[in-house]
Amino acid sequence: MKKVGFVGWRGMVGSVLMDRMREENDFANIDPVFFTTSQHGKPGPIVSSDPGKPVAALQDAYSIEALAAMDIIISCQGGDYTHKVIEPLRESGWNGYWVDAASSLRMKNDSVIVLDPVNRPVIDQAIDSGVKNFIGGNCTVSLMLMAIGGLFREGLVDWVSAMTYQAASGAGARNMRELIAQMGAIRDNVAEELADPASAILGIDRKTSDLLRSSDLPQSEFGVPLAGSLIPYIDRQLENGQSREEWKAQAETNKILGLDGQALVPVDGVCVRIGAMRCHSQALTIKLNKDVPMSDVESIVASANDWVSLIPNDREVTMEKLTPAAVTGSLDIPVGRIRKLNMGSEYLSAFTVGDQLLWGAAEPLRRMLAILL
Ligand SMILES: NC(=O)C1=CN([C@@H]2O[C@H](COP(=O)(O)OP(=O)(O)OC[C@H]3O[C@@H](n4cnc5c(N)ncnc54)[C@H](OP(=O)(O)O)[C@@H]3O)[C@@H](O)[C@H]2O)C=CC1
Ligand SMILES: N[C@@H](CC(=O)OP(=O)(O)O)C(=O)O
Repeated sequence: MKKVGFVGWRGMVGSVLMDRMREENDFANIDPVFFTTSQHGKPGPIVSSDPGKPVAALQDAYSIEALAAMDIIISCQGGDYTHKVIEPLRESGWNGYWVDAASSLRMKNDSVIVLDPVNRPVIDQAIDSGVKNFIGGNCTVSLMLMAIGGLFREGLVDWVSAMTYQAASGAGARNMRELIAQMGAIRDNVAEELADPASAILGIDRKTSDLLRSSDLPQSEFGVPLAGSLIPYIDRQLENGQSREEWKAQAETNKILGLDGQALVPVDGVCVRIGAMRCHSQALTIKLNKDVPMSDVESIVASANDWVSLIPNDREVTMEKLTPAAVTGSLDIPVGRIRKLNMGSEYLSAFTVGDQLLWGAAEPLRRMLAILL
């Protein structure tokens, strides 16, 4: 059995990966070794109900020697960790597979971004040609491609504009807690008025606005209110006016699709953080290169993979099925609000929602491991 090292397994993305691997009984096919940057020597996690599968104590995630004993390493520990260990590990002569959730190696020439329902041929070709670094994509990009990958596969896309509504989880576990703390503080601030149906709504609004603008609202993680507001900037500022999250859309989409070196498909938009917990949503404007009948568009989108589903452009069904509340915790990728826009018969709208910790982070890594075994 292959020795598979896990780093970052107890973090948020790592925990989702562990849950999925337990659910699919993936640990039965590997010899897992668990690493940590802070808890070495402590007992490893329970990986299955099978008592015959003991897990050794946690190993030091900075020990190049211990890492080099692995056939495959999966890291959900973050970019700083990757930067620290990957070079010394490769320089030590280690020739194993490195599978990573962090963005650090994504755009390197010797790495492939993995999203196998969309780019399995790119992955297979990379394995055949000796590539050893397989990196999960940015959550927004992966979710967009899971949703409309069929249109790309058919070569129908001239360009895409993605306007995003990204959940707090993308910023980390502490940010998710802060979002709930902000919601609670906002509610508590007007509890008395809410209990009195006769109280004036403008009074409630004023007290709420005052709190949002005051330092009493917990905001050490986001720096500003998210609950009752939104943040139209994600990740670092770049000199060209894009945020780094916006920059990733085109760079990663084209790399995932293996279009580097060919005419790039432009992908751009505005990335916005909203008060959802762990589902990213995106409003897409898609410019097709020809007028495709709606029935064909719908069947191309719906048949692209086993997880995408078409939501009819109907108010009731949309409200029920095309929301973060409906999708959270599942692998479903619903796509709805599909219609031709007033701009012309080649312009499509679509709205999609996906769990950014599952298809956006952990699931592509879990599936990459299965491909490598
Ligand atoms: N959040 C996201 O949406 C996405 C994140 N990623 C990538 O994954 C990386 C990890 O992200 P994320 O999972 O959010 O990071 P977390 O902050 O949840 O976990 C990272 C590490 O922190 C350490 N840690 C310290 N205290 C605790 C604690 N109380 N509970 C759990 N872990 C603790 C653990 O390492 P140790 O055991 O060594 O102490 C853990 O592996 C990111 O840096 C990013 O590169 C990729 C896609 C999406
Ligand atoms: N930037 C994403 C989360 C993330 O970790 O992205 P990346 O894996 O590209 O660094 C968000 O904030 O929603």
